[in-house]
Amino acid sequence: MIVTELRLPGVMLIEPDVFRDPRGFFLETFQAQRYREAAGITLPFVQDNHSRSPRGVLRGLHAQHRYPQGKLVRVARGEVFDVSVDIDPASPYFGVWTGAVLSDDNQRQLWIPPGYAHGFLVLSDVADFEYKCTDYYVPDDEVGLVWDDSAVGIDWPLADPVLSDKDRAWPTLAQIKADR
Ligand SMILES: Cc1cn([C@H]2C[C@H](O)[C@@H](COP(=O)(O)OP(=O)(O)O[C@H]3O[C@@H](C)C(=O)[C@@H](O)[C@H]3O)O2)c(=O)[nH]c1=O
Repeated sequence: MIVTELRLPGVMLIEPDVFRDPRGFFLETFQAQRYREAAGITLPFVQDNHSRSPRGVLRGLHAQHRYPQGKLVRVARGEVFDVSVDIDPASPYFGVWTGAVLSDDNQRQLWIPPGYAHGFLVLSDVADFEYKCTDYYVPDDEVGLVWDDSAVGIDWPLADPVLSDKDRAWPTLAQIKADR
């Protein structure tokens, strides 16, 4: 397993060992001891999620404020561009983003520590997106950042993604800073 820290502290790109043979492939998508030692994931997971989306859907950018969730994310089918952003006005990394392409071909995962905003854009016909979370979903606690804030400048590979009404309405970085 290869683990690389991306430019946001604690955001880890994880490339698990994939065992391929004439039947297909096998990999361990989580193993507590190894992921603790290699990727620094010490918090227990309490919720697993699975979403399916067609090409061009962008989900995000989401976080929870009082109950931040660490997320171990992967793509079971298809391909996505996955992004994390620091939305803490008190952080020296406020407004910094990082991203990676995750797919069922490369079998990469991302560990996104609690606190960062997270989202992804579907690059394949369909994407099955699976992730483990270190805290429960608390809808009233949800906060977000609008996907196309020019002050953040995320290099999304698509200009006109399909968004939910909720995701169209998230604040910009400047609004987040003013509201805190
Ligand atoms: C996230 C979530 C949603 N839901 C419900 C609420 C709603 O009716 C429906 C769809 O919710 P959303 O539109 O928020 O789903 P979605 O946009 O897929 O939300 C997810 O986006 C990615 C980027 C993340 O990082 C996740 O943490 C989560 O916020 O599913 C749950 O029951 N539990 C959950 O944990």
